[in-house]
Amino acid sequence: MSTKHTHAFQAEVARLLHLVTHSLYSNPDIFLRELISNASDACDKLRFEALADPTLYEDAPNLDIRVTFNKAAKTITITDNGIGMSEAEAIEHLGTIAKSGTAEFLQRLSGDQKQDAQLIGQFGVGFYSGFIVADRIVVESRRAGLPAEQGVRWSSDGSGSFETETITRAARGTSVILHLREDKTEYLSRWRLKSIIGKYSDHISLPILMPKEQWDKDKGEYVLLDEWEQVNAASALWTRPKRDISDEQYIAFYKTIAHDDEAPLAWSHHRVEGSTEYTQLLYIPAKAPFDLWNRDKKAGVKLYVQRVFIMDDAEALIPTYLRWVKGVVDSADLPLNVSRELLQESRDVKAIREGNTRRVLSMLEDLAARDRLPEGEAWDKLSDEEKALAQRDAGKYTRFWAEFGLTLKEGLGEDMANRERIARLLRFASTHSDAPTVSLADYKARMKPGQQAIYYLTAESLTAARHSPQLEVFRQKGIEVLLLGDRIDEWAMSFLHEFDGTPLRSVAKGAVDLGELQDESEKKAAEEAAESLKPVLERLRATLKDRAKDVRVTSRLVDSPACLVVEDGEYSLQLARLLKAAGQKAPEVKPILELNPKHALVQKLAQAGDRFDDYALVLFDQALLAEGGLPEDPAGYVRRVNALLV
Ligand SMILES: Nc1ncnc2c1ncn2[C@@H]1O[C@H](COP(=O)(O)OP(=O)(O)OP(=O)(O)O)[C@@H](O)[C@H]1O
Repeated sequence: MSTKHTHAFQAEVARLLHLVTHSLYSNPDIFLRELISNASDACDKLRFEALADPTLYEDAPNLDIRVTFNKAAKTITITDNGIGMSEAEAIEHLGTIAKSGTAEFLQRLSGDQKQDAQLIGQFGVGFYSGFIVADRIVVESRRAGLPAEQGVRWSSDGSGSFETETITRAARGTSVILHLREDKTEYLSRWRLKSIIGKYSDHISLPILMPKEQWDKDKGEYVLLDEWEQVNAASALWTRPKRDISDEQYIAFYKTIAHDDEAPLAWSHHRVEGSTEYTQLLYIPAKAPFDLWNRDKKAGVKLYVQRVFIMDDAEALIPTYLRWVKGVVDSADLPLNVSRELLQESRDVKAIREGNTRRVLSMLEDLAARDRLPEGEAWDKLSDEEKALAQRDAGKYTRFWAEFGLTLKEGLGEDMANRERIARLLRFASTHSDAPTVSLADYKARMKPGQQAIYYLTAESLTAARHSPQLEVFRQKGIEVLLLGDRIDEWAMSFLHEFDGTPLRSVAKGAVDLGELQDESEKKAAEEAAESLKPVLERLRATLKDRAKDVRVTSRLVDSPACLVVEDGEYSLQLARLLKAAGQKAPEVKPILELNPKHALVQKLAQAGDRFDDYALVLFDQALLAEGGLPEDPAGYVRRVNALLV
């Protein structure tokens, strides 16, 4: 007799199970999708390992998944003849969660059932979803290649612990036996299970079998026969011709591979021909995953070679900035029996990665083009079919941008080859638009006559950007300025020097040169002001020599007395602060103090007498505050302001 061992679940698993069993799930049907998907993965793994060692097939080379149930015992069993698990593997895989970001995910749960149900739907609890319908799960398994005596039985009621014991199991692979909760016995129905499989797992490339059923006159009920019937289409969805696949099927496939309850925004299914040939089915999700910011996670694009799953290595198949893309690529040309490491390096895989990138960008371009519904004549000219398409896709790009826009900005720095295309896809808030809907092309189209640059401003937040004194003269002249308030913006924009032949210029860097937008009299007035303020500037430079690199007059200010800028090509003060806060070595940036010669406070400086230094320091600290920084000596600042107020 073998002995039973009791093991505690990893704390995260215990917490997840608590959530699962307390019916956070809005859609209990998905347990079957998850367990069938695991069974299918297990068969994929066997196929892959068998490439190197065909004896692993033992005497059962035909892989399938069987789903059956027992009304009397109130059980549902999902069996596969895939790779199976050893006892040690069962303990590890069914007792812990390997997913990165689990802890972070758990932290984000709010305790509000509705919200959490949505989140957890995104997280995809895989195997543990069995506990949505079962109050006890027994798993019996034997790893391919191990002797029959080294099987394992794993069981748990989903509370804090699980048990394992060694068993003898002739068949390779895994059976998951669900002991249904009293209120979930509705699933003990062939019709019910079959329809769930049809809905969620039809595209699984392996046959899914269920026992046939027959009416038993004596018993007065249907009984299961010993004969098996295939209940899914069992051809990998992506290998079927497009015209044979309905939208519902595409969406169901997405939901399975993405563990997402929401339909995707768009997908693209193509046979790519050329030097390497492959089939590509890629999806753009509607919602960002909870771990979008984990740049190291596995990507959602899987590589198959002739329908054998090979890898889902993140960066090999899709660049990091597009890490939210889901889908499959199936190549006909790649060698099956080389290592994953070699494959990642192969020219063909690189070509696939580039092809994926181009495809995703063109999907986004399509969505962007259809984001706004055509109006008036343009609308009337459309055929009914085009109208339907326009209505279907209107607003999708705006949704996309809200969810994933920031990651596209990463692409500016990451993907030189596609920088121009990425730039076209960017959307901004601006002084002309509160919503982030302005594209660089929109901006260019409404530039003022004589305007030679696209102006933008990065700041700590959108609000800070919107209220920045640096915008004053632009506002006054009605020149649009793009407003950027995300952490990544300054870094990202440093890669974008021009768009469509027009240079981009930060309004917080360098001297303002409004070029032809400023008339001669303004320029002359500025020069005269600079001349008359010369002695004041000299004194200011001396007083502020430790803080400001230079002091000069500017024409960028209208209402404010002063502002801080840095030189072209330098880190902004904001970026320097960010780096410092992140514990990174931040270069010492000394800003330039710019003065508004027309401002009363600046004019007063000349007669400040003994209080000149106080005025100077207050002016500097205020400019720093307005730009989002903090005075070096806050108490000193307050003292000086108070002294000036009385
Ligand atoms: N039928 C099975 N055969 C072999 N191994 C299995 C089977 N089901 C689960 N496992 C093992 O248990 C692990 C955990 O499964 P689980 O469904 O919780 O997560 P996952 O499959 O890794 O992630 P996800 O389901 O979110 O894709 C799997 O990675 C696999 O190693």
